[in-house]
Amino acid sequence: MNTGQIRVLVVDDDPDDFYLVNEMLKQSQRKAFVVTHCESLECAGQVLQRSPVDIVLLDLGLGPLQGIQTLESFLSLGFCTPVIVLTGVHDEVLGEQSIKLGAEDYLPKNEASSALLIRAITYAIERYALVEQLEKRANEDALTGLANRHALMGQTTTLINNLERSGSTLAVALLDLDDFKGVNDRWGHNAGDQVIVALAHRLQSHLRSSDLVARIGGDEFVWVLTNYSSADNLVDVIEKKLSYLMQPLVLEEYPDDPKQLIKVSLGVAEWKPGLGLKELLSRADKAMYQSKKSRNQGVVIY
Ligand SMILES: Nc1nc2c(ncn2[C@@H]2O[C@H](COP(=O)(O)OP(=O)(O)OP(=O)(O)O)[C@@H](O)[C@H]2O)c(=O)[nH]1
Repeated sequence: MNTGQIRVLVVDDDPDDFYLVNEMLKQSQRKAFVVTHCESLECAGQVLQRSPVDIVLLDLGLGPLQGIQTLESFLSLGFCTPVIVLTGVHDEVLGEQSIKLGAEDYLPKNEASSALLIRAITYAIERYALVEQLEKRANEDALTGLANRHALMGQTTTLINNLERSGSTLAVALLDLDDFKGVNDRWGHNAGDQVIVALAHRLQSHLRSSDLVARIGGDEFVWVLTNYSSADNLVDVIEKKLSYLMQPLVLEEYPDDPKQLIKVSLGVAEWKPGLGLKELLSRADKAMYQSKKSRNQGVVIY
């Protein structure tokens, strides 16, 4: 949140109500509110596209849009902004529905005072930021910042569901570091961490926007490749990446002495209609173990 100014978008088709809200917010001693007004969701979408705000105050009666449908329509615009429903209708059921859908608060207009509104806005913004932070942590691997297993499952399942319609291509590559225990033992745990972070960065660089990379275990990573043209093209892309991944690494402790510390075994499974992520991962795992057994750091396709 911008601590100096709080940017508020009021979406309300009654200009008098907007005037009242604006007057209430002007009474704040501590915060400066910059208030913008829209009379429709269309206008709100355009304003939010141009410049984000810290909070939206949404009336539930906007012309033909009435009740919970108004909130649903606003949320379906997909903007990451906290919303307080500020409405003329005092209805407990509607209030609960609004919170369940994702609104931060539900305030009947006739109960709103300057102090209450300012407090509701301030707390809603803080709460929203906190939940965003927790969500990020729940989906992120702390050491590398990559998606974790939980995030991988969710995002890849969405990709696979879309594939059933688009008929595009997808493959799952499972990578496991070779002799990583030896790296820790010989060079120390800090060096091991640097290896993992470097591998994560290398995996992420030059990635297609629809591809995904995740760390799913200590030394295990998954790369979801999408939209490749053929199986040959898939192997080409992976082999190129593999030689980049295994380039020597400069450890903090040995700035002038790059070391060959990244060796990986890699197994791949291609998506076919009807296959889910669990099955793909299990196939990629089998291929990866074959790659590990052969010890030639090559790509094995299931
Ligand atoms: N430095 C560091 N080490 C980790 C981390 N997570 C797991 N490890 C270590 O990674 C090692 C993985 O050991 P193994 O599963 O035997 O794997 P490996 O030594 O690569 O053996 P192979 O896979 O058979 O080649 C263990 O020693 C773990 O302690 C981490 O975040 N940082």
